[in-house]
Amino acid sequence: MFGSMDIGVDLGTANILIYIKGKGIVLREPSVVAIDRDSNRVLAIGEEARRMLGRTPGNIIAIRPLSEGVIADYDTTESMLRHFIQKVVGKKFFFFKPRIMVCIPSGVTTVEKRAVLEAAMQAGARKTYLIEEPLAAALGAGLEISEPCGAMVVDIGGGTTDVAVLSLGGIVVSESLRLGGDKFDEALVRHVKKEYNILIGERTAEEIKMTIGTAYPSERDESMEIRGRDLVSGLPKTIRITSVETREALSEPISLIIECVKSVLEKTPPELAADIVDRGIVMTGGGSLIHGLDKLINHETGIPTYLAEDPLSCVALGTGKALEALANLQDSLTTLKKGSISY
Ligand SMILES: Nc1ncnc2c1ncn2[C@@H]1O[C@H](COP(=O)(O)OP(=O)(O)OP(=O)(O)O)[C@@H](O)[C@H]1O
Repeated sequence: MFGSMDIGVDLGTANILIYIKGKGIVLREPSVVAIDRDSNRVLAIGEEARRMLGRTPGNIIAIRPLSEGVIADYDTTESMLRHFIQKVVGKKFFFFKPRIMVCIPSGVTTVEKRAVLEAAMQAGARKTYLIEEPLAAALGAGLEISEPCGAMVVDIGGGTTDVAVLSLGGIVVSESLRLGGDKFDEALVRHVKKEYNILIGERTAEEIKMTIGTAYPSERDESMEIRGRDLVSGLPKTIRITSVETREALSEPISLIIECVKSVLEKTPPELAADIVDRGIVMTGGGSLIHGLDKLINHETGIPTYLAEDPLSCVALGTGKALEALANLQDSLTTLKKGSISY
């Protein structure tokens, strides 16, 4: 139809990405909103609000409306979603209402799903669909999932981890943890506090993780200087932290992810398990970028493990691919209930 527009949204705990059919990923911003507590007014959304995290005066709060994969603050989630959709669609939006495919964190309840659907409709969607995170991640990673052949995806986001085996376009076995890259940061904050009596902020912890962090023994041997507040003197202090320390600090959340992968493999029907041994495990999501995790999963399971080409973009690209599949399957999809997608 003339002027019709298809939009895919990865509504993530850490980041929100928007994909427009024919243009690719057009928006990539942190899922953070800054609010004036006195007037309840939204002051900033996205990157600008992220810079305020941990640095706001008393009356301003910078929040992540989706935390640990659930919608912690519905109104703010809705404002954020509407703001970004309108930002990418611009004025055309008033004339051509888009179809929107939203990927939501897997821990979201039915009530929250409805809330997201309504938020997208409020934002001006003509029709809204929800897609499950492992399915979008697998599509975006380019995995062939429409064949009767098993594929395994491990998607580690900011707040959630999804491990799933897919075949014939659907999820055969899956498990989800309310744990992701953010828990790695928290583990690093705890480690520095316990070992050095120094308090560091979550942005410093994230920097440590990305710069020198590792999940695999003796794979990385680097160090970096970090600053925090000495809990004894109350004064700022600089210390040096090493990769070896990060591995120890991260061992708890990482081992929970490994257990989850093993548990899904145990529940996988044998024929599909054999396919996975041949095709390997594919990792998506920003959390999977932690150094050495692919090697560790390979070591623990004996199955070759790969990082997808652009792990941070897989889910958003997957929503786009799902929209393209919608176009091809228009007739059969008219029978689908609004707000659901199945293959
Ligand atoms: N190079 C890197 N090394 C380690 N971690 C990284 C790297 N880059 C990003 N991350 C982490 O990836 C996480 C964000 O990933 P992503 O954007 O895929 O999450 P999300 O989709 O918003 O979350 P969810 O899937 O839980 O809703 C953050 O915890 C971030 O710190």
